[in-house]
Amino acid sequence: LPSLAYSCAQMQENEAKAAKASGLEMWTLMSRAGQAAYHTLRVHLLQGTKPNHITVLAGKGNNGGDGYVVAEAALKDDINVLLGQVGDHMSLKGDAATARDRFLAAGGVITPIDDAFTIPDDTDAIVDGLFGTGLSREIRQGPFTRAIDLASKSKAKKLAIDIPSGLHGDTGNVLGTVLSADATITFIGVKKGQFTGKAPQHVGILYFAGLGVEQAFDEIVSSPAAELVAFNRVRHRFMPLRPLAAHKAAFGKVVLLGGNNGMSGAIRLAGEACQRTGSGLTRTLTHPASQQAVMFGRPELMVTAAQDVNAFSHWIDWATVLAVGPGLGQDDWAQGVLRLFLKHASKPSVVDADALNLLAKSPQHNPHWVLTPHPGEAGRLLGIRCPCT
Ligand SMILES: NC(=O)C1=CN([C@@H]2O[C@H](COP(=O)(O)OP(=O)(O)OC[C@H]3O[C@@H](n4cnc5c(N)ncnc54)[C@H](O)[C@@H]3O)[C@@H](O)[C@H]2O)[C@@H](O)CC1
Ligand SMILES: [K+]
Repeated sequence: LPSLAYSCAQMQENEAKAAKASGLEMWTLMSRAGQAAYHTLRVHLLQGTKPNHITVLAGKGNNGGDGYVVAEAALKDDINVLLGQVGDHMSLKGDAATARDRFLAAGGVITPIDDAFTIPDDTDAIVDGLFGTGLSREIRQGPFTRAIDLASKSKAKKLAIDIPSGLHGDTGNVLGTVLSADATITFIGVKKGQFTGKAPQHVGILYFAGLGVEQAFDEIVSSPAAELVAFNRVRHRFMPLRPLAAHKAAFGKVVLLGGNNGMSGAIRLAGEACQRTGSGLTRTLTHPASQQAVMFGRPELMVTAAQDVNAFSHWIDWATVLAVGPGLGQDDWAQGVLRLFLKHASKPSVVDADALNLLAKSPQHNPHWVLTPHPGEAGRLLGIRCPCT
């Protein structure tokens, strides 16, 4: 996959410019997109086995047009095709209408997606050409949801053209309903929403086809929406090679605050993670009830346990970096820990879990902090209710 990701608006605004700069007609792009989708279907999704029957679901835009190109290619390979069309196929325009006409000329038949529409049990694969980058609002109950419901119930393998229909290409949010794909083939540039939000659940294996204009596209769009970073490319920033004669004191001192009575797990795991990722020295500051659980079987972790949180002051001063919150709770002890932490708030710190919940009650901003909220904590901090809680 390429390393730059784009928004849907960037795709829509610049595809034609990239085609022009590459000396290609827009129809050529659609034709290549459909051929790439057909290739992905045959080679990757069906692993080279020839299907007897495929179902193509077509919407009203160019995503549907790509679907018609797939359908035409399949017909020419003597594969039976059920082409389900949402709405009147006569309303298709431009290249999508050309793709439809070519499919009809090759002997294809268009079946409207109405209340009587079904997907046969023995279809080998479903190709989703309902919505691509043009999805702009919630999908309402009707033929689109019927098509998506039927596809979801089918055991056939599913290939999404460009984006699984219902997934928003910018956010990865589901707009009403979504067709979960086994694989997605995306064109020209990858879209940010193929990696964020609910995308991992619905995109399946993501394939990319640049259609011969990807380079021009990257040059035209100077500020992509996101950069995809593979861990191997950046691991040296986190775990640089260490001098053979180095000493533990050269690699920083982490102090973790949390682990209230009955909540020793998170602080211990956080401590272990610090050790694994290279901290020279790691000390946890916990409630006395958690001391044994944190230390047991993890002798490299240092622990200071105290009911009176003032005992922690010295170690907070000692730290290079702090993390507060794992297993902290919200009782008097937890509030005392947070107050103490706030007195040292200029140290680089990770603020997590219950520290965020306490902070949400009297919010403050600090440029030295990295906040790591889950969606519920983020909702509390932002003063909005997260539907996930
Ligand atoms: N423009 C290009 O250069 C290329 C475009 N291609 C394909 O074209 C797609 C984009 O095509 P379009 O811009 O036509 O967009 P789509 O085919 O994604 O659909 C747009 C249509 O759906 C409607 N719509 C949006 N949300 C809706 C909702 N919730 N309920 C009902 N209708 C809704 C819009 O009003 C519009 O009529 C890409 O994802 C890609 O698959 C490819 O052919 C490659 C080349
Ligand atoms: K799609």
